[in-house]
Order: sequence, then structure tokens, then C-alpha cells
Amino acid sequence: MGIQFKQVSKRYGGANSPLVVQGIDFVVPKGSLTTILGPSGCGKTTTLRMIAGLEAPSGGQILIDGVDVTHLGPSERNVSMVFQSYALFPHMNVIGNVRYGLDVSGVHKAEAQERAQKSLALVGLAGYEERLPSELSGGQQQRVALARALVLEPSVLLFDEPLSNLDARLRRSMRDEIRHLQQRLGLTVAYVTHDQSEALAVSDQIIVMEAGRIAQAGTPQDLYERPTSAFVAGFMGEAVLFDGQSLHDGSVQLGPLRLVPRHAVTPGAARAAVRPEAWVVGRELSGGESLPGSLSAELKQWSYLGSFVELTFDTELGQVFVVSPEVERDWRIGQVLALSLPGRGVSVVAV
Ligand SMILES: Nc1ncnc2c1ncn2[C@@H]1O[C@H](COP(=O)(O)OP(=O)(O)OP(=O)(O)O)[C@@H](O)[C@H]1O
Repeated sequence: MGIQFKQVSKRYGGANSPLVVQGIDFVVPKGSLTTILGPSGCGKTTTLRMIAGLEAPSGGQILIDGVDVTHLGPSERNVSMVFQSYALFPHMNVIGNVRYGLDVSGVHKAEAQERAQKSLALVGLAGYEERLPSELSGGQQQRVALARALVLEPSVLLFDEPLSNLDARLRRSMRDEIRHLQQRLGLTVAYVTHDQSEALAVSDQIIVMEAGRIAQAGTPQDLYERPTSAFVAGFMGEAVLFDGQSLHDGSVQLGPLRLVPRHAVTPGAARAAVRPEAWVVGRELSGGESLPGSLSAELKQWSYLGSFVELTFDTELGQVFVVSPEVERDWRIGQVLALSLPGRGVSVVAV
């Protein structure tokens, strides 16, 4: 069953203070990984802390594996949390940190030692038992924190921005390791992040939160390819919004461009969220020429970024930002090119 939220809300302080979580419902199925994604202040950490029992909800019900845990304390829930700051005991060596939870819950010494060693091996740190946290890299410290959470064999494992103190390369490898371990051990995980690429990479389900509510929940592909609001589209992929008109035949007119949305939209004002990689840059146009079905665009700026180029154009729709794989092309500031939107990467969202 995993984790279930039923109409859960939260306010800090008295009855007049605002609800920072506003009656949300979701399920994290057993053995799967859900990320809670959203901008700063949207209520992600509060939601995670309510799963952990570190905050009490102001209303609603929280179930873990079908059991109502709404009023249980953190130690009564069989939940472990890995924090952004690692929260290791600095004076204790690695094995001491990992077995701490077992020691305080009265597990026999020999068993605690054996389980801690197994857990360290799981995160690739066998042989580091005697080191102090200060003698480890950031990535290794985060692995110790992970081993310390895993050793308790929790029914739910929670991560609060676990990678934000690591550099970009390490972040990617730790992210993949967490996902690999979660799948191998069949762990039920809720994972808070504000980084959409991290969420896309590790999740079975992504829940996007906006101001205390769930803006949209679904698979990574659902959210990336089929955002239902401008907020989600913008949050998931640097999409730029353009105002247009939806017509009676179901298409949407965006300046000279005609799009066919995946879902029917009512005729009238419409808005399209276009990701930078959705644009295709066609041929150069000569003085005043225009191509039917394409947007004339003057190149204002471009940057080479190794495997792709970033291009900024002026067009009748305003500034258009494009990411193109054509790194070898002879890009020149001032040239006028034909842009088109052949398909993927465009979503028509509510106005
Ligand atoms: N202990 C607290 N007392 C009062 N208000 C709080 C407390 N903790 C959080 N808040 C408020 O609740 C709202 C949600 O905070 P929360 O930390 O859950 O957001 P978040 O999405 O995790 O943000 P961030 O990414 O910045 O951590 C914010 O407006 C915040 O100021």
C-alpha cells in the first residue's frame, strides 16, 4: 500500500495562520519512488516531514501500509529520513553512525555490527568503518547517511533534497545509485527536490506542488509531455509560453504557425507552452521572404555548449529561445531563419 495522504492540510501557528498544505491527496505505491517537486516555499518539506511524523497535520489522515499513523510519533512509524545536511555525528566513526539507530533501539551488539556492515557494503563503503565523517568527501558522507537510514529496514524511506550539497557530477552518480538501490531492494521512497531533471531521472511518479496544493501528479513522461497548466509546463522544462487562438477545427494559431493540440481545446484564447528543443531551425530566408507555416526569426545571440547550441531569436511572437543539436552549423548573428514546430514538445495549456 505504501504511503497515502487523505485531504491532509497543515498550518503553522494558530487558526488564523495560512494553510501551507491545503488538503492534498496522493498515494506512493509500495516499492516505488515518488518525488515531490516544486519551487521554494510550496510545501514540499512540510509534506515530507508529515510523512516522517516530524510535523503533525492540521487536518486529514496519513496511512502507511494501510495503518493510520496520523497521530503516531516518528519512532512509531518505521520511517527513516535522509537529510540534505547528512546530519552525521561528527565525533562518531562511520560504523558508529550507521549502527546508532540499532544501538538505541536495543538491538544486540553483534547483530547491530553485522547489519551496519552489510548496510555500508550496500552503499559501497565497506572498509571505511573506522573513519570519522570529517575524513570523508561530501558524497561519502551522504552514503553513510543513506546506510544509516537503510540499516533500520524502514517500510518508508524519505529523502529531503539529498544531493543539493554535492557537485554536478557527483549528484548524477549518487542519484543513479539511490534509484538503483531503491529498485533492487524494492523500497518505498518519497523524495523532495526542486530540481526537475533529478525528478525526471529517478521517479516512478512526480507530484508537482504549487502553493500548498498539487498542481499535477503523474509519471515523468506525463508531466514532461502533457503538462496541464502553464505552471507545470514552465517548471518541467524551461518552456516558454506564447498566447494564441484556438480555432473551430481544433487547431491553435500562433502567429503564422498552426498547431494541432493532443487534447481538444475550446475555441478562443489559448496558450502554448513550447520547450526550447521543440523548435526546428529551417533554412535562411532572404530579404523579406517568408515561408508558409514557419516563423521568420532573426538570430540575436548564440552560444556553443558542446553537444548543443543555445539560440535566441527575435520574432513576431516575441523572443524565442531555441536549443538545437546542430553544433556544426554556420550560425551568424543577424541572419533570418525559418522556425517551425513539427510536433513533440508543445503543449496547449489553460489560459
Ligand atoms: N516551522 C515553521 N513555522 C512557520 N512557518 C513555516 C515553518 N516551516 C515552514 N514554514 C512555511 O511554510 C511554507 C512551506 O514551507 P516548506 O519548507 O514546506 O516549503 P518547501 O517547498 O520545502 O521550500 P524549500 O524548497 O525552500 O525548502 C513556507 O511558506 C514556509 O515559510
